[in-house]
Amino acid sequence: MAQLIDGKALSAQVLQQVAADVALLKADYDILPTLAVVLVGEDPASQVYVRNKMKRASEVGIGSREHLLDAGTTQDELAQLIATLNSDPLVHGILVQLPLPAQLDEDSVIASIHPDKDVDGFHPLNVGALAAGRDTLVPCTPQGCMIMLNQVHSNLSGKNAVVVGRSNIVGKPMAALLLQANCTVTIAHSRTQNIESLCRQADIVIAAAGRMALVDATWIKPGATVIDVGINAIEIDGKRKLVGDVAFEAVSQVAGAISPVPGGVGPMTIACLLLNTTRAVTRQLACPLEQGVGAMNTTARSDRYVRS
Ligand SMILES: Nc1nc2c(c(=O)[nH]1)N[C@@H](CN(C=O)c1ccc(C(=O)N[C@@H](CCC(=O)O)C(=O)O)cc1)CN2
Repeated sequence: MAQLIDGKALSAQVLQQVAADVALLKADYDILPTLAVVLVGEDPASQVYVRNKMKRASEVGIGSREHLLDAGTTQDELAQLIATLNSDPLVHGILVQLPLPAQLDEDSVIASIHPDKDVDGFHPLNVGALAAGRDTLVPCTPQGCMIMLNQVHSNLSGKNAVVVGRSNIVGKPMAALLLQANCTVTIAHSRTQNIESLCRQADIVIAAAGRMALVDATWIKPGATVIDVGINAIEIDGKRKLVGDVAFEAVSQVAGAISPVPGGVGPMTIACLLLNTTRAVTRQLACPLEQGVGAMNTTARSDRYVRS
């Protein structure tokens, strides 16, 4: 039976570190790190994620501002709000919850956020910096996955990693982070041939395809580490249930370590968002925290949460 990588417990450790960084920023610089969260429309899942982000922010002492916009909001209206938040010195992080309603162009919305306030790490400048191996704001889900991997592996160097999925939010930045940690990285996707045999050779499989229970036990090398990024909502007996991209029961008989859904990558994503918010403060004010997030590169930051 595989070791369970408990994202809930691990995210609590990360949040503790964030709370300490927030306290330090207050004591040394009299700064209240503040996150602006923008939600357009009434997608129920997005409402849950935004609510959870605000709740966790308040628990660690991060200030938050919620901007709930009508589903019919225009590109110009959203651009105006983002311009206001960009120039507000009391706002350090800006997050626009995705997906956006169809009339809005996601790429230009993301590009309009100031790169130093881009706590999602989606701005093209931050994407480029990550690809070049520079210190930058890193997308929250892959960052959380790296922290989880560092719990299991004291050294990722030379590991064979397969990322299933090539989204801008998870697959591509995940591959960049694994490469930064000296893994040998393959990105597999819907057009990849022999995907099962590719995965069977992997020491690490990151399942981020958005297809329920896609990865089953026959895909996994005995002892491999499996991180499940999938969030697929299904209904069983009239009740909503979340399942991942991995057939959890079967794969946990073969894998060495596995993350569950729920309680795996999801809570880590939110914890890393708040980690990025304190990091955004240090970028904007050039006040590196002693031993804090500001002084560390992306790999080093996820290395802080090592095996206990
Ligand atoms: N601007 C962004 N939009 C989206 C992102 C993102 O990182 N930035 N990621 C996803 C959704 N997401 C964060 O926004 C997210 C998804 C799931 C969870 C989570 O904690 N899930 C829980 C279960 C919650 C439930 O019951 O529904 C878990 O897995 O345990 C957090 C964040 C798309 N949009």
